[in-house]
Amino acid sequence: MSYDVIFIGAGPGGYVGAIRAAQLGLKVACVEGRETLGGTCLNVGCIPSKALLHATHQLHEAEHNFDAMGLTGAKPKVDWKKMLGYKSDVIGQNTKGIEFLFKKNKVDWIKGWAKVLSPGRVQVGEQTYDTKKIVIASGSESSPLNGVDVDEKIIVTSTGALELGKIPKKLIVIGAGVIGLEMGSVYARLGAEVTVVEYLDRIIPGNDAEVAKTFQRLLAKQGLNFVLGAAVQSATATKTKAKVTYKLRKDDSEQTLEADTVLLSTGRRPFVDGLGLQDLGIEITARGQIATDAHYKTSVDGIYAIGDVIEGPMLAHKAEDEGMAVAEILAGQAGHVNYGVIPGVIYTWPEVASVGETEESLKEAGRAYKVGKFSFMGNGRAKANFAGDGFVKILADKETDRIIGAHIIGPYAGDLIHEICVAMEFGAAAEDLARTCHAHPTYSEAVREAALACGDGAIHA
Ligand SMILES: Cc1cc2nc3c(=O)[nH]c(=O)nc-3n(C[C@H](O)[C@H](O)[C@H](O)COP(=O)(O)OP(=O)(O)OC[C@H]3O[C@@H](n4cnc5c(N)ncnc54)[C@H](O)[C@@H]3O)c2cc1C
Ligand SMILES: NC(=O)c1ccc[n+]([C@@H]2O[C@H](COP(=O)([O-])OP(=O)(O)OC[C@H]3O[C@@H](n4cnc5c(N)ncnc54)[C@H](O)[C@@H]3O)[C@@H](O)[C@H]2O)c1
Repeated sequence: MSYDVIFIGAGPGGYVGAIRAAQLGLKVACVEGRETLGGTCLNVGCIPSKALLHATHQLHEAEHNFDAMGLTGAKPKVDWKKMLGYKSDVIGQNTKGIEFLFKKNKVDWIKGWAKVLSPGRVQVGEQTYDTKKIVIASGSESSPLNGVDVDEKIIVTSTGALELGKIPKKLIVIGAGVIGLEMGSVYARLGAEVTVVEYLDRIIPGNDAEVAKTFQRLLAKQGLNFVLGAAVQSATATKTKAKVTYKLRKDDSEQTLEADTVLLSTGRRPFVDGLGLQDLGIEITARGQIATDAHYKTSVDGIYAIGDVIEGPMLAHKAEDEGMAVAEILAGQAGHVNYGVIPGVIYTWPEVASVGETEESLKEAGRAYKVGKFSFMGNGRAKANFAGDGFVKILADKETDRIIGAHIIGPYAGDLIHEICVAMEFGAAAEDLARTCHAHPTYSEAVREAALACGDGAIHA
């Protein structure tokens, strides 16, 4: 069998690239070793974590806000098995959806683990396939941490945390990044005592510092405990319990914590096992990523790479955009990703969303900027919905008023960020956003008010 292009990996990078390449008239196959399509994101990442976040947010609403609205009655009970069943059902619907899309677009799914024999030849099991081009989209895996023995039962990565046998009484989360805070929120809402141990003196590094501070305060109010400036030395498990040892960086003192479950969430690393990249001489960066040029070409002609396995943020939509771009490039078009406008979202409550520059990055670059900020407390819809915590912050160039970054902590921040992304993509000024009529009463009005605050001032502040 011979193809124009074979994608290796059917995550958001590979499956989206395969569909786009087929739409552009290429003969396409996608190799996937898992039993189901969709990669990390659909099987053990974005989708299952959002299902658990959704279910437990509903529980939080019922426990904390229903009574105030006159909705009284027995508190909902958690049927953990059923909640996991709902999560599995959501995964199934999504992965089956990709199977349907492959059939619809005539993408062949080659089941099994691929090895690249040479540019133009891919081996899967006993079978060898010829192809003009190869795109590696093999994704990432949880990074190990020295001294932490993951067994996926008591000491778990995100994969085990999405599938725990029972809700832990005590959970220790190592790393206050995206996975740690999303999964930490899930279990805190389910009643676990959650302690997050973070190496740095702040949470969600890389995000706007003011947002991070507000976020930590709000999570603490929801019951999450934070130990910052703490380097984890080890995590060990007995049959039913785990012990975490860490050193406080300020005085080097050694401390220990005990829990029923420990979540290791200190980052992910590219996954390239079994692909045979070393034999091919494909260049790998110091961080273990496949090195590519601006057109996703590796150091070996005819072999390309996209998604988590190359540099850049490890996000599903970044992988998808690269999938579309590489397909367009292979079809002779000018595929392109604007890395300056890739939003990042944390799906807790409130949500945290960001795009573009931060105040910290602008200060470091010595670029003059304006800040327009608006609190959700001044937004009527947010107040009605118990969602007044948080704010929208828009950063605009001091001279030109062009929007160069935005940071939102608040209700549906992950959806609100996109009008700012579109504005940035079109090179808009804060005034353009401020002069755009926004429906009342919506959360989006807070975005407009922040844009107004970049000029003559917000109305409801
Ligand atoms: C718990 C969790 C939650 C997340 N939530 C979000 C979120 O809300 N939003 C977001 O944007 N991102 C999220 N992410 C990150 C997101 O999942 C990744 O950025 C995204 O999946 C990367 O896509 P990819 O196609 O590069 O790789 P992957 O999704 O990792 O897919 C790679 C696929 O390649 C297959 N593969 C590897 N090697 C071979 C081989 N040799 N042969 C055949 N198949 C192979 C693997 O089995 C895998 O299915 C989350 C991640 C985790 C772990
Ligand atoms: N909503 C989303 O978009 C989403 C959700 C989940 C995962 N993801 C992606 O998955 C990737 C991995 O997520 P993650 O949360 O594992 O990583 P992360 O990089 O987001 O956070 C890791 C955290 O662990 C800390 N850390 C590192 N070593 C430590 C140590 N020894 N002791 C204590 N703390 C330590 C880091 O300082 C950092 O705060 C991210 O790149 C993210 O983009 C995205």
